Amino acid sequence: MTATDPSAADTARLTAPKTFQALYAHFRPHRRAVALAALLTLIGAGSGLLQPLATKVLVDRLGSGETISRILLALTALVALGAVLQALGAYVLERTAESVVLAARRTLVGRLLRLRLTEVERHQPGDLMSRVTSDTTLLRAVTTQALVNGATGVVTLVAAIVMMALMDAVLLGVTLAVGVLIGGAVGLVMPRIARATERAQEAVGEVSSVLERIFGALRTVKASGAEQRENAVADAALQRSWRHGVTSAKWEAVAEGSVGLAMQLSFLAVLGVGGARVASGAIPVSTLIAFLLYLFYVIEPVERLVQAASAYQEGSAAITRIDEVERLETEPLDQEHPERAGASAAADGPASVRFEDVSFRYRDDLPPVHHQVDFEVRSGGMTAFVGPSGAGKSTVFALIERFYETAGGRVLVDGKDVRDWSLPELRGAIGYVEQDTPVLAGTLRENLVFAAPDATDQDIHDVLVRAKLDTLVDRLPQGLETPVGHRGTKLSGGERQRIAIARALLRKPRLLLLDEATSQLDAVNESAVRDVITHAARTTTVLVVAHRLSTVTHADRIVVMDAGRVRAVGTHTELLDQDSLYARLAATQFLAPAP
Ligand SMILES: Nc1ncnc2c1ncn2[C@@H]1O[C@H](COP(=O)(O)OP(=O)(O)OP(=O)(O)O)[C@@H](O)[C@H]1O
Repeated sequence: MTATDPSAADTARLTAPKTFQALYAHFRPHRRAVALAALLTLIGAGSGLLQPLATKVLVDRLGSGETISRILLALTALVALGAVLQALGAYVLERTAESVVLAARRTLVGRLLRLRLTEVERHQPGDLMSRVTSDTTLLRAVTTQALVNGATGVVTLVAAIVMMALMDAVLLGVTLAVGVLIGGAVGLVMPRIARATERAQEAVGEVSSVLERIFGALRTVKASGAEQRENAVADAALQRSWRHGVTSAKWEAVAEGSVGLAMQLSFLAVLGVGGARVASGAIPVSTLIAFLLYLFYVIEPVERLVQAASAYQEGSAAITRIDEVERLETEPLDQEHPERAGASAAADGPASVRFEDVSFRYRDDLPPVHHQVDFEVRSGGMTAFVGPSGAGKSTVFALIERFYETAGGRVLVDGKDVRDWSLPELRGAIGYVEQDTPVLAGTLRENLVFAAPDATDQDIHDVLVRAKLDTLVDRLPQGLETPVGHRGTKLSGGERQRIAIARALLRKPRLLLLDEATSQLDAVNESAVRDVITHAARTTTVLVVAHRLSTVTHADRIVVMDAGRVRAVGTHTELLDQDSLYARLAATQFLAPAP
């Protein structure tokens, strides 16, 4: 598997309008909830404004000796109402923020599960995971709090500017000039926040990749004494994340500090120009005082606007990384090809397979793995694929499952191009045992029924007996309900292999693909599994990739592959006579005299 640095890999930064559109797409479904939250917050704050008024009435009544219990009650109710509304607003906003993150994560998880293998192999799975878990959290602020801050900030600011304009247009001009000057500087700083945040998130992705690599091969890491070195790699990424986080904090501080500076400068400028205008009699001193009060009133909304802009920058960094995942190529859904859905549901019995001049390469920058591969497997019986390592045998299976697209030629199952099958139908007809026979974390039962969730206890029992796993189940403390550990680490290699075979058989496949299915079994178990396969071959088409010819000498036909080409097809006896490579392989495995 190759993996490249995802940050460098494929996508350029989004343009500003695209960033906005992408962020808006996440916000759009929640716009009503955000509006409600903003309204509740505003009413809550507005009720606060009534309190001084109510207090004034209270004091007046006190003075005139009237009873105050009712007004006191009303004042308490007002205070309580204001607090409740503001709390409600905050709750709705936070809840919406969680919903935005939930929706983004759901979409991403759905996409990750449907990614084409080529895309997964071009990225680090750990980094892809961190986009789901970490980057999405940055959407919280920008789609909710920042929007409310931004909207309320703009409204208050506009109102204050209107009031200032009514006071004195010249002083407003002075204020705006200072504001535009400092605002321009803040505008220059903003993209730096986005860049620093993006780099910090990339570094977090690297940490996930390192952890994923370590836990994917923990025994090898420990046996190689590589803990310290891996720790150092993770540590370097962690520090990078810290550094970029600090850089982002620095620019945010500069932006927020600039607001204070702008206010002070505006204050001085207004004081200077205003003082001169008062002296010349252009405006009365009361106008200057009122103007200065508005200037202070404006500080808070401007601060909120700057915070909103910073959150927007952080969100745009996250959206760039999220959008990268959203643009990776996924496998087609049946809804996209309604004509395919159910097209092959009626088919039954063993499937046939045909490769017609198939050419294939894993990536454009890699050499071809298949050159005009051509063979036919009629339905039923057992067909073995043999040949030197790297000949392209496992790739045959990958193309039958349509994990990858061919560059030329056609792969036909039941006479139909795999591209014309619906993917669930195609894969539903196939039982597949991978080369390294993965067992997933969970119980033994969960592993067995993974490919056939509807299997009955009787089905499970039958398949366990056939795969010689019944004694293992009896031995395990909780039987079928025993957890097998991460990647099945609590099982032996042979047990894992037989579980994988049992899982594939439980699917009652029309086509069974076994990649090196017997490589980890001892002689007794190997012959038992051979019996299972022979038994299966009576009702199913069985394709086996084998290194040890002993396991496939009895196959109905053997396809000999070399360097991405089919060299010969025949039975063991025919090939011993007709194919020098096969004869050599048989000789090295003591199955025939040296040619
Ligand atoms: N996912 C992949 N990405 C890129 N190259 C790959 C990938 N999988 C296999 N290859 C390359 O394709 C070639 C054929 O691989 P394949 O696994 O089909 O060989 P094989 O005949 O099954 O070998 P073996 O007997 O060792 O399992 C090899 O050179 C291998 O390096």
